[in-house]
Amino acid sequence: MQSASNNQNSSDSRSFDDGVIELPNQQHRRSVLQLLLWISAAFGFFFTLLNWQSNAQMAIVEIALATYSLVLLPFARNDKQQFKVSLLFLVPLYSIILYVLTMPTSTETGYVWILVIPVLSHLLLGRWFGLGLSLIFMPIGFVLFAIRFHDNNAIFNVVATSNVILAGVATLVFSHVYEVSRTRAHRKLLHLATTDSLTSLANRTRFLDVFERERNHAIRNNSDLSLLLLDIDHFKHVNDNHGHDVGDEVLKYVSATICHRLRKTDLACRLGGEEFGVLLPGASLERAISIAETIRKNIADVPYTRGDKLIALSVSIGVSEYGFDGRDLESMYAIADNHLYRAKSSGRNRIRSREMMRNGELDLALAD
Ligand SMILES: Nc1nc2c(ncn2[C@@H]2O[C@H](COP(=O)(O)OP(=O)(O)OP(=O)(O)O)[C@@H](O)[C@H]2O)c(=O)[nH]1
Repeated sequence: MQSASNNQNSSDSRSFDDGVIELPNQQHRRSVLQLLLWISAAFGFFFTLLNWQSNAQMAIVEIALATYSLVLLPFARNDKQQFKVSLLFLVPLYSIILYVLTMPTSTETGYVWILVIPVLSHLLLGRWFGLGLSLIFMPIGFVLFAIRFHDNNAIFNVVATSNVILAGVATLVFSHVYEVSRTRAHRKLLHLATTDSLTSLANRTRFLDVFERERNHAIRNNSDLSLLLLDIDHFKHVNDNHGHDVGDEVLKYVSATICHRLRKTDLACRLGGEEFGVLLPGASLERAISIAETIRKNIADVPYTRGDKLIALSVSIGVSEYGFDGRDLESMYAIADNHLYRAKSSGRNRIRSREMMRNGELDLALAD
């Protein structure tokens, strides 16, 4: 027999693959990348015109950068390629900035472009890769600046050099700190928006997102996908007899017990009140029924305990399978809900599915 208290917190530590959480972050960076490519193309063509007469070498570099930015633009629309395209954009851009600094016609104002390196790197590559790329290109920029102007006392003196280095370090530190706090705040916000605050399970919004992703995966790989719909039996009595606070604790306990048996790729969600959904990627109907039976048995076998108080619990479960029972969440939910209703009306503490109806309304609970 499992200990009830052992299970109480396990739902908190469970984490589903964060692909869904990461997506908005990638979308944000993709938008920044697209904007930068447009700006780079526009500025490139503008400076080409400006330098055409006076500095043909510079004009060629600028028109090449502008054209290259336009070539990258279609690839930047793909979220999955965002990191690769960012690197393909930033490395040549920084190399050009450094090359321009070494030109005999360059002035000390060209240095300000080195300050752009940490900002762009962090915006497009995130905190660690952004920091890494900045730490490669910024020191090279400082060295080239020193080589270029070392014999010019008006520019290369202690005050001016300290300003150059301090401004560079400050921009690097602020870009990094900003990106770290932005990423943390973004993750926290997404977590709050996609998690049920009482049970720490996924909420309905996240469930919909993950279902779409798993459905696409099932179609691509011709794999199974099943859905469990669980509802605590006579939960109103728990609230009425023991109070709403105990009711909340029972909800947490049931959540933890549901998660106890699941794999990392399965997703449990609180759909509302005392109703839960469990998405089982890769699970056939047979396997889903077996998982549902384990959950049902665990909850029925181990009453919720609080001090000397014992509260016997049970759940009814409806099961549906992708393909046979529908090809979208709405249909799968409707079928599972129908089975759940039948499980309730035929006595509760049992599982219902298409398979069981075919086998003459076999009832797993009765087989106990
Ligand atoms: N403690 C607590 N109770 C909740 C919460 N959300 C919904 N409930 C209660 O859950 C109960 C659901 O009651 P019913 O829909 O009648 O269902 P039931 O008593 O479980 O009966 P069956 O589902 O028919 O077995 C209601 O009393 C709600 O107030 C919550 O977040 N916390």
